[in-house]
Amino acid sequence: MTALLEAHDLTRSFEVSQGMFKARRKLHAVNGISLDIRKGEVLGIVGESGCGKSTLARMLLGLLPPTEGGITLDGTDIRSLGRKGMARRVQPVFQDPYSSLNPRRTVASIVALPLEVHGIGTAAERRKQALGILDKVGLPQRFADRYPRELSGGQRQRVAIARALVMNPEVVVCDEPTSALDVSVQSQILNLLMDLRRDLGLTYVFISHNLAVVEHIATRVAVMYLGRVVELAETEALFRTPRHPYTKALLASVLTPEPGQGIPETGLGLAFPDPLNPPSGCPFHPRCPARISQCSTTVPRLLQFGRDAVACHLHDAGQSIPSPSDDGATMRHSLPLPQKRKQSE
Ligand SMILES: Nc1ncnc2c1ncn2[C@@H]1O[C@H](COP(=O)(O)OP(=O)(O)OP(=O)(O)O)[C@@H](O)[C@H]1O
Repeated sequence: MTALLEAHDLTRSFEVSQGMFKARRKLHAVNGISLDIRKGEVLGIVGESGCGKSTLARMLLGLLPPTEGGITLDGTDIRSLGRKGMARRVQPVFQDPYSSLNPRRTVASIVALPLEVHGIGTAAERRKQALGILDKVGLPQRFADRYPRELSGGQRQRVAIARALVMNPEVVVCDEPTSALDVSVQSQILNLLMDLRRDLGLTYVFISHNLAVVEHIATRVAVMYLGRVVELAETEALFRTPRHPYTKALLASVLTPEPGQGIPETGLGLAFPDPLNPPSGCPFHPRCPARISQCSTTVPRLLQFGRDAVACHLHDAGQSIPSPSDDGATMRHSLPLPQKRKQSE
């Protein structure tokens, strides 16, 4: 099967100023990522805050040009599709439904707006289409003429999902789509996303801090560390037999008690490296419990195992990677997962 969305050696750097009298420095937010996402897949992207997940998402959406490398959609370079062409086929759902919905527009007109922008149909046809998709996301007709302020957080996220789907996109890039919602509502939105994927044949890129959510929804997972993918595997295999020491640390991590956040406390300390002064060699080596001498000098290659991949010298050298210690309780599944299927919130 060929890839629907493919990133080739994708890099994005930013010029960052460190103070009035200091020279601007280059920060590599995403550093040489190659990925392929097949039709119908849900590619989960996980990693600590600042590892480059959102920057990657914005590039996959065509909203941020890469500094190096490129992206193809069905084999076509997305630069040749332009913003509008991309928007028809790849749509975002962001974290915060509060700030992303225009407070002065009604629900139906928010959802119909992409059609209006693309000059599709008459006003009546656009409204009809908007009502149809609103119904699909669990917002019946009585919601159509309400304003965002009259809706709950979950209902607003349903509107944002309807707006993303009204153009019949092939790929939806979800960047922390449930993180701003109450825990009970998160499950409903995840169930909705999974139902829509099945019914509409969608492909998702699903970014989340929350490992339990990613384990539940993703078919494959990419683990990012300081702008790079350090491991890529089928979800079940990744959670059962993680290969990279960083993945192991993430999976053994304890989620923060903050409801809905699910941000992992990795047990590796807070020393996520400064992206302006990345460590030499493997970027993870200063925190790695299994490091060997070459880790501090050489960046590990991303070794492919079929469609899986891992970037670690221990694998390079054919050695097995020791498991992280089991000190402390593991609470990976401490958040309620989508099981109950309620429509209301
Ligand atoms: N416009 C920008 N200018 C300068 N630096 C940026 C910019 N956007 C992102 N960065 C930096 O790039 C790195 C990756 O940021 P990004 O937001 O992609 O990470 P993330 O994994 O999505 O984090 P979070 O989970 O906190 O949203 C960070 O060090 C961030 O400060």
